[in-house]
Amino acid sequence: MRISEVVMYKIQMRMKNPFTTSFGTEQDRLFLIIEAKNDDGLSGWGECVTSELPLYIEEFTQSAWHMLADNLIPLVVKQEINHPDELQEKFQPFKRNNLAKSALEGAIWDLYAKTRGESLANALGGTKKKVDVGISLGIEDDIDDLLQNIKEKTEEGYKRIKIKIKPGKDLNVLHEVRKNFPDIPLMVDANSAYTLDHVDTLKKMDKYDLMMIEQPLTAGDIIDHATLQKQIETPVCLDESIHSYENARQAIEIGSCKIINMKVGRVGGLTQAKRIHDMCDKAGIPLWCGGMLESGVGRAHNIAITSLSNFTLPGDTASSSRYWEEDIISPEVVMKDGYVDVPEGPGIGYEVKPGFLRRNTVELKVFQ
Ligand SMILES: O=C(O)CCC(=O)c1ccccc1C(=O)O
Ligand SMILES: [Mg+2]
Repeated sequence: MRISEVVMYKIQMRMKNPFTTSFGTEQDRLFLIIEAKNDDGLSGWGECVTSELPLYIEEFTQSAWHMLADNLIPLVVKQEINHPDELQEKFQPFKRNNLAKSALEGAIWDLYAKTRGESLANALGGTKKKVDVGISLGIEDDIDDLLQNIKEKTEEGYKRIKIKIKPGKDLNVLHEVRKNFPDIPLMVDANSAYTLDHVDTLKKMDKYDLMMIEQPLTAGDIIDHATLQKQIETPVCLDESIHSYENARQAIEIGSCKIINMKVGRVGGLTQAKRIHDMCDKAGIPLWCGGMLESGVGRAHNIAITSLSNFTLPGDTASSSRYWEEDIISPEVVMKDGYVDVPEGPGIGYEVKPGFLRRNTVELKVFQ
């Protein structure tokens, strides 16, 4: 297929509620949507899951805008691309910038699947017809608000609850949560808020029967996580330490984690996500798909990759309505009885709504 044109949209969308982690609070999302068109007038869509500030990862929306506009998009416009895997080689000279790479790669994967008339999930080798869904709940000032959130989301059918923790909002919170919900599948995410000096606190979490503790220590670290995993029973899951196949391989080799949170953006796209998936499958490391407060476009990509067999734990692909009054896609993503159906239509299987896209675009650039 020949890429005739790429359009980059800078989108502003306000979430229904603020979302607080150990690194900050976010309610207004400012992110990029990429549209890649072919000569037949088909469009593929990708989402760049950056935030306005580099608090979770070093990339941010404006850095990704530059990276895409100046370096990545020019490599594909007017080019013949037979398979999205070819982008690995084109992008390889540029270090990291994985969220930016993933956005453009995702648009081309969607376009590729559409040219073949098959679903993105199918094109990726996915086999599941529906995927297990959990929910990630932010830190609340008032514990009663968190308990109320857990009650609602459990009743809605989410298959596991993830709560955000940080020093001072951890054992006390877990105590209350387990007192009220002794049996729910529960996990915590620290977003790198701890060090090995906190090992006593982290050890005390063993008694709360957690599915895992996600990224307790420094972003990028695998050494200290290996030290920690030897001292605690709760499985460690890595998020901010896994940016590549090599990161994942090395983390597994030295015992830094027992589970990996796969984020398509963080590892540089669907091709890399699939490679890491296959390696983890062989190594006996289960995966789940993490969220980045995506709009429907990114969420659709997450659902597609989660259809691969080694995504055995519930992911963060919650309903559109958990985040947005109105989503950018039609139909919206709907979790029912703990599952989201994997769409069977061509590509991502959801339509981007032109009017909504236009109304929420604050800046746009066309590449021909
Ligand atoms: O999209 C979601 O619901 C997951 C939210 C979440 O946990 C998260 C959101 C933004 C940045 C990092 C993380 C994380 O998984 O650490
Ligand atoms: Mg995380």
